[in-house]
Amino acid sequence: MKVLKFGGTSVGSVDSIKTVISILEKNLAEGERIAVVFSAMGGVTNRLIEIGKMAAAGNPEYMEFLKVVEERHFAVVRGLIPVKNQSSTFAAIRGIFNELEDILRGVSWIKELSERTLDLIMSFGERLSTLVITEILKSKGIAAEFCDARQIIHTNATYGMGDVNFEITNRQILEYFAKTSALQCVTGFIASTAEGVTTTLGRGGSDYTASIIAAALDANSIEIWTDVDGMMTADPRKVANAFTIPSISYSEAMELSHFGAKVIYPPSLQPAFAKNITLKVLNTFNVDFEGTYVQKAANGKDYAITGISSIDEIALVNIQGSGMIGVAGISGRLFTALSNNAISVILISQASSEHSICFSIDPKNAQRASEVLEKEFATEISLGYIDSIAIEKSLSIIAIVGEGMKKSTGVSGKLFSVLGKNGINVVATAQGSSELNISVVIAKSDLSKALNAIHGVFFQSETRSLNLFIVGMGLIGGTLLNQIKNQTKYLREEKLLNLNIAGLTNTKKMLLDPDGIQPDNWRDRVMDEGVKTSLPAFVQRMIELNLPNSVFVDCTSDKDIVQYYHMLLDASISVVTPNKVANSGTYSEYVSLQRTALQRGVKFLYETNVGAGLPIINTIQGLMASGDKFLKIEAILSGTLSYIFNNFGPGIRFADVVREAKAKGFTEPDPREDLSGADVGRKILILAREVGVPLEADEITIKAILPGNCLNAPTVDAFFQELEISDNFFASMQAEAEAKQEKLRFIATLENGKASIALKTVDAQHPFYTLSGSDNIISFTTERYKDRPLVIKGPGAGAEVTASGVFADIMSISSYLG
Ligand SMILES: NC(=O)C1=CN([C@@H]2O[C@H](COP(=O)(O)OP(=O)(O)OC[C@H]3O[C@@H](n4cnc5c(N)ncnc54)[C@H](O)[C@@H]3O)[C@@H](O)[C@H]2O)C=CC1
Ligand SMILES: N[C@@H](CC=O)C(=O)O
Ligand code: NA
Repeated sequence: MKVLKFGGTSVGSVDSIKTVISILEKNLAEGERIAVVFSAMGGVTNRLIEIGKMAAAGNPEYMEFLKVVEERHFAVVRGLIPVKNQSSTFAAIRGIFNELEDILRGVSWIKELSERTLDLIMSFGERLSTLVITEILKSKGIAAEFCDARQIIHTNATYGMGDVNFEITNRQILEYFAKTSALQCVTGFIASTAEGVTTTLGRGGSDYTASIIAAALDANSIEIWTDVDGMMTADPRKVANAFTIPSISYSEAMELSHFGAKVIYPPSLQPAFAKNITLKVLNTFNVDFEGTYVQKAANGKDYAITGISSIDEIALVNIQGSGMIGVAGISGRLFTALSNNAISVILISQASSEHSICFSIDPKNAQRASEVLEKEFATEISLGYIDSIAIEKSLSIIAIVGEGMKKSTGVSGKLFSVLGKNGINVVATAQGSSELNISVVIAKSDLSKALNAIHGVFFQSETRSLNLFIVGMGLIGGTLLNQIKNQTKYLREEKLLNLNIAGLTNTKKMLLDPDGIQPDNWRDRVMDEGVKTSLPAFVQRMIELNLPNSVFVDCTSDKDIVQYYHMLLDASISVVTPNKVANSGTYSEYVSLQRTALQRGVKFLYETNVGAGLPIINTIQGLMASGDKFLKIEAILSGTLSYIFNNFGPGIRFADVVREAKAKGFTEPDPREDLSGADVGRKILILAREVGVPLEADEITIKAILPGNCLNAPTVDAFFQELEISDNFFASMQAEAEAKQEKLRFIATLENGKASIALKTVDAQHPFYTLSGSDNIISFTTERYKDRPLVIKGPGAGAEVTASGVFADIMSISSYLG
């Protein structure tokens, strides 16, 4: 025996009922005996309640609403029953509506709508839908019979949520089904008292009907046909990556539903669970999808948890005081007082210090809870044993649920770590000793971010997202976007990572889109849909969006942007940048950025500040962490100058080589930054700080190579003109070096706590002699690399190598976030 139940949307339209009929036909063809339970057509129950209230309020318009309900049923008959058989069904429907109209007329006369009458009015929904579908089945030659559940399911007289008398009900069901072999079409949700007064079964009512019948008849299985693909790992409206849970245990389903998962309401399935009847949740609108199996023990699991659920809005009550320590009976009195006032408690947490107890409740009960407790503990409060009762609102609960937690360690570690890395504060937490559920209370404003971050970390075979907010779409930003575009497929398939470009801006336009700006048409989208750039607004909006795993990527050389780094890191947003301005500002600013990132558990990464993509900063940080001491750094840190001195020579104009360097993407947006030594100055300053020397910019000695006329030119174009004028100056420098068979090298040195930069000539014996292109070379002499220094060499400027260094920093954040 199998019991099928179809929910409101499944019987809500001609098309969906057609599918229902074909599902039933398929089951009948398979030969197993079935019974079927129907809900009212979608929306009808609520409409009937409304109509009842209108009638009670003396509003005659209820009749028009009633006509609409009637017409919906007529339309199904017209759509699905052959014309020659329609009239008897129309007459039966009309008969039922006559009865309902009489009742409503009574309600409008006496202007009163009792719970009892409301149950009677609501019962018409299931009676009508079931009648209509029974007639459709009969018209197709199927031996179907209408079964009014009021004949078989008996409850007490608690209207709105009758308490089932299982002894009588089970007996009646057995007797009823023994008498007939026809397909029974049973009205869901409704029942009656022993005296025949109509009652209803409360929340999940039609599931309950199916469960009661299946349990009484010892059915093998129940199929709950609804309008979603089964139970999901999280609410798909909040977590886009949520997916259907193939198999879930009764207890897990129960826990998830307690925390708001609404697909099924497990308490109503208790009778079936008690008899170990397997339940399947299936989708009428996606018939071939396998849905979710709910059974005593879930089948093998791929993940440590089964699902995530949440309650959007709760209030947290905290009662604390020194007088609670070691005093027995406080919690007994507390929870008795709440229970006597019908205030249901969702989560409880007490620290072992016994100094405080906190629990969460529905916010609509908050005021009452406070009054009840102040009364209960009036004496203790007046004596100062208990402080007054504190209530915090605008909070949410998230519960991670799964039997798998019992066997695997580190589940709570993972949960709290992902919340921490996303800067989400945990206000309270509780874990049942059944190890089935860990619940955390967080700010409501963090709910969506937390759900997505937790889902990403626990269901890792699903693609995770990193949300990138990129400022600067110039040479480096543009190249980075291009690299992201080319790697999208690889990262999705091989790394299960989605780099979602959630924000993009240049000096003109900005665009934020949490759903992502596709890297193949980013420039057009920003220019077409973007609004005028305002960096404060960009940062503000980004913080407001509060997306999980957010990363701010500064691809500008802007000096003012740095002021936002603190704000961002403080909001637990990691920062990646090739922009050297922040790290080469004041030493205290440098330290304070490092500290904020550390405190917030987020990353501030800037490998490309020195030597572009060459692994310089990471190497230093590794050596420092492992306790090495730096004795000396000697380096060529300018790709631009390297390129110039490697390509400048007799017959070549200096200005042309600089132009070439710019065109090849080696120079700073303003090449004077390179030629003046300022760029190298910043780099050696950053290296000094990284190796623990607290230098300020003005402590670095830079021997300028640019004549003043070039340096002071008002624009970059004017600067190039001045360079042409000064051509001889550079040519003679070069000639002098050539004459000695030496090469010009702009070398930065850090030794004994002092940094200097100067243009030197080096002979063929010097390790820096053989450089080509835009090569940088960095030689570290440390206690461990004393006799032969550690040398890193390679192209230290250029769009591709810089963008890929920025990309690598982004990837390292993705691994850190897990
Ligand atoms: N070229 C190279 O080899 C390397 C460059 N870098 C650094 O990369 C950074 C970027 O350099 P490029 O891409 O060459 O510069 P660029 O001038 O080509 O691009 C800068 C971009 O930032 C935008 N921008 C500037 N200020 C902005 C603001 N306040 N708000 C919004 N957008 C703003 C501009 O509109 C432009 O799209 C610089 O800090 C540079 O020092 C670092 C290592 C190597
Ligand atoms: N302009 C710089 C680029 C890297 O920071 C250089 O030339 O090295
Ligand atoms: Na680097």
